[in-house]
Amino acid sequence: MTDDAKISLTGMTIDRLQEVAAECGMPRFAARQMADWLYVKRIADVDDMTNLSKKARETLSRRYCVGRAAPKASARSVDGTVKYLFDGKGGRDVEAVYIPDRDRATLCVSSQAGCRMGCKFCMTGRQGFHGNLTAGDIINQVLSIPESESLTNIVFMGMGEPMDNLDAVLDAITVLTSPWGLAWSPKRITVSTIGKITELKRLLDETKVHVAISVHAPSAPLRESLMPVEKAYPLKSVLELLRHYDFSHQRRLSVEYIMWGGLNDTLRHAQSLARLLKGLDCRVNLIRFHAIPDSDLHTSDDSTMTAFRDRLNELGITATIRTSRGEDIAAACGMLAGKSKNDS
Ligand SMILES: C[S@@+](CC[C@H](N)C(=O)[O-])C[C@H]1O[C@@H](n2cnc3c(N)ncnc32)[C@H](O)[C@@H]1O
Ligand code: SF4
Repeated sequence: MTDDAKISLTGMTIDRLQEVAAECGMPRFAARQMADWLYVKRIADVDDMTNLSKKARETLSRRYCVGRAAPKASARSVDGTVKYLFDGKGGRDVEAVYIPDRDRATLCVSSQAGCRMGCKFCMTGRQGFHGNLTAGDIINQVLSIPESESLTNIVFMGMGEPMDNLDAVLDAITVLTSPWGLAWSPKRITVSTIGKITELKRLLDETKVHVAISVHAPSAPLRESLMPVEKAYPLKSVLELLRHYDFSHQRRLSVEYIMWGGLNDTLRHAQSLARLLKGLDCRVNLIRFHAIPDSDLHTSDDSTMTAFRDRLNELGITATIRTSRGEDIAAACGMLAGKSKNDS
């Protein structure tokens, strides 16, 4: 069996590794040993798991492989941001973006090849849905970039809607935060979502990661014209759910708000947004729109964004303008398109 036909061990939780150990006739503690080789020592081949017997390694490698894959291409921005291209699903590649910033080094990971949410302003949405990444595909993005060991934060803000592939995202978070895995604090991880409600509730109940909600418009009709998902998952219901959780201590809630000239950037919009968020412990990130081809939308100018931010702050809502990174290599939020294997 070639490695391509084998099942990848990377991305497996300890429960799954225990099943594999049992299937291969290994003792239960071998699961911990495998996790250590995969996530701490970060080996590339089953044969490198030298504290497993030779026979166990042979049995294991009949059906399983480590499943790590280096990025197939990269592009570096003038601002130090690096975009990495990985094999995705359905013949589409996916991208992960490394963003160094003073004492932080953030990796923005993808959870799907493409996206089926169809937001009008997003390059990933425009390409449609091509497949879900596995937990292994997500963890591979973290482990296989050259800067892996220096990462301080992970944001699920790359391609795809994490709540539309929740099982894989939850497994990836388990691997990232468990003592047998990468042992990261959940405070170093942020998941961004448009807010599919049932899945969002599960994320909130089953993890302690930070959450970012893509709001982008203070009224339902305007949001629906930009994000078709508003019809199925109205922002009002999403915010209602969020009000049941505590974001005043360890866990943070951010509101993402892209600013478009003449569309959602007046002081009246700022007031409506403040009203909508009243009583919710959150901070608002104001994001410049990163232009995509053949779109009439354009970003707000700097003075409008500053005035909008100041009004929100006056109204008691903490707001900041997010610095755009990697725009020159199409690596900024919403610009990720991957590439079809047929593209040149
Ligand atoms: C690409 S999405 C991935 C995570 C999730 N699907 C979501 O929408 O929250 C990450 C963030 O980028 C934003 N975004 C999408 N297209 C953008 C664009 N053209 N310019 C700026 N931000 C954009 C999204 O609204 C979201 O807040
Ligand atoms: S903004 Fe997020 S949910 Fe909307 S199409 Fe892009 S990736 Fe999907």
